[in-house]
Amino acid sequence: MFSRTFASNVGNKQQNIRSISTSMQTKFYEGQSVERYMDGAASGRTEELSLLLKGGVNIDMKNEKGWTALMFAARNGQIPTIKLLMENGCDVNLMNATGQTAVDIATFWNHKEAADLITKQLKDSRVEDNKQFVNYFGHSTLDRAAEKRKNTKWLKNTMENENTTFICFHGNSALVVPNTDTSLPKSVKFCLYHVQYSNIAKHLNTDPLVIFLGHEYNNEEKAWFAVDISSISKSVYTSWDKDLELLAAYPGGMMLRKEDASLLAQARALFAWHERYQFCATCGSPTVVEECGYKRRCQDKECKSQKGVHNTSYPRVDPVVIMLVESQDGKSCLLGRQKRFPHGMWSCLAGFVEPGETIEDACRREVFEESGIKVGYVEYHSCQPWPNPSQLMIGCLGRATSSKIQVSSILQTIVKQVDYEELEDAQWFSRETILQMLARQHKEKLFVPPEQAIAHTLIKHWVKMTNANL
Ligand SMILES: NC(=O)c1ccc[n+]([C@@H]2O[C@H](COP(=O)([O-])OP(=O)(O)OC[C@H]3O[C@@H](n4cnc5c(N)ncnc54)[C@H](O)[C@@H]3O)[C@@H](O)[C@H]2O)c1
Ligand SMILES: [Mg+2]
Ligand SMILES: [Mg+2]
Ligand SMILES: [Mg+2]
Ligand SMILES: [Zn+2]
Repeated sequence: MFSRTFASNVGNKQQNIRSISTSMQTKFYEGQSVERYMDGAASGRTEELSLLLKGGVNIDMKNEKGWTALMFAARNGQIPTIKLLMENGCDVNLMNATGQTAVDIATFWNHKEAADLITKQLKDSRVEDNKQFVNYFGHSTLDRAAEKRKNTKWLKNTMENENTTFICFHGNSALVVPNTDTSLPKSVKFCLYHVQYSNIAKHLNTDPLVIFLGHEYNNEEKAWFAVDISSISKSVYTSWDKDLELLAAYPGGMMLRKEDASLLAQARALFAWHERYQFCATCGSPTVVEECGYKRRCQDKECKSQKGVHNTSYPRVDPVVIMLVESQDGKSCLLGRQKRFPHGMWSCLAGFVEPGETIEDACRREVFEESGIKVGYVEYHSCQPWPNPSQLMIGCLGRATSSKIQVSSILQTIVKQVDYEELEDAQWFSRETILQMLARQHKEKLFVPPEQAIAHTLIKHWVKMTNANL
């Protein structure tokens, strides 16, 4: 039903096949030339390969065993050749006749650097190929390197390393400096303050909460940590830099560069978890931090949580569905207003996923609870870590099968008792009205959430999907 959506979201896989048009280039298909191309890759003759690629060779051509040039380069750990092929857009996902990818081959032959390099591209290309939308707070550039979290020696050395960067948190807020880089979008008002541990250690508690965020891909030397500085007063941190200030993770986190925002989302969720889960959920004993911020272990050795793996010991992520619901005729979409929203703002309906519930059913239930509208087909669009404190917003598109809105239909009786309403209103909006709201040109000053919110992404996607001129 939503084939239009898929076409602009996940269905547009680029084929990346280069055609060879001239007769000279056509000759290249002859057996000898295939061999020369493959051999060039295996031997790392980058200049020759570069010329062949400029001549229009099919970069992903396979030999009779299904091997590509990238696979040959991976087989021999030819780093410059691998880089060249990837820069020229080779397909890193291909498999040979026995089902191995270039990463499998590099790993098998112990070429770790080559395997890491291709893996990184693989991740990027999945995003690129699928044209998958990455929302604000989701632009992490770090390898979380979970295996390092238990390696106390590596952690200690790395924390002290001068290439390592710390970001600082004080309760719910991050330490920031005003942005002075005018090349960044206007919405970027602040930058996370970056500091080395040695510069702040003397001001910290004896054992501050430190969280390992990860290191840069293929570079263990460039590691990132977050540290709790709540024991430090304003007069101390402003002595490091007079422009330093505390920025509340939400909504302040919307005023950062996208890379900073993803670091903030990761660190904020973890700090909030540590603050709220100081005691064991199973027996009530105090807990201690392990795995550089990624685990809390109960101090009672007899506690059930010590036996086996228990999710009470690990950080929380709360799944929330958020959906753009399209009317039966496809001409309007359903938005709602919560009381706490700024005047004039309308957004997608959203709600926490409940235990034992599918994403699709959660969308249908929440929309029905909040608006009385029934939803049939649901599909996934994109997601967003939401640091308020640790939701994962699962963005979906849904098609309504009814049209009569009844706000908080199911909750209405309860609502009266507890004086709480999920939504103060829900309405259908035409595409034209949505366009005016997106452009902030609506005559009654109605508008939708800012582009940092996944609600904005979904609304804009619906407008594009319905061929409006955006
Ligand atoms: N990024 C965005 O564009 C965007 C848009 C809308 C909502 N959100 C976020 O989504 C979240 C959920 O949306 P909602 O408030 O409409 O949900 P909802 O409709 O499920 O209603 C919230 C109520 O659900 C209950 N609840 C169930 N599980 C909960 C849990 N794990 N934590 C807290 N409360 C829980 C509480 O009673 C709460 O008051 C909100 O926290 C909001 O910040 C983000
Ligand atoms: Mg709800
Ligand atoms: Mg809701
Ligand atoms: Mg709910
Ligand atoms: Zn316990």
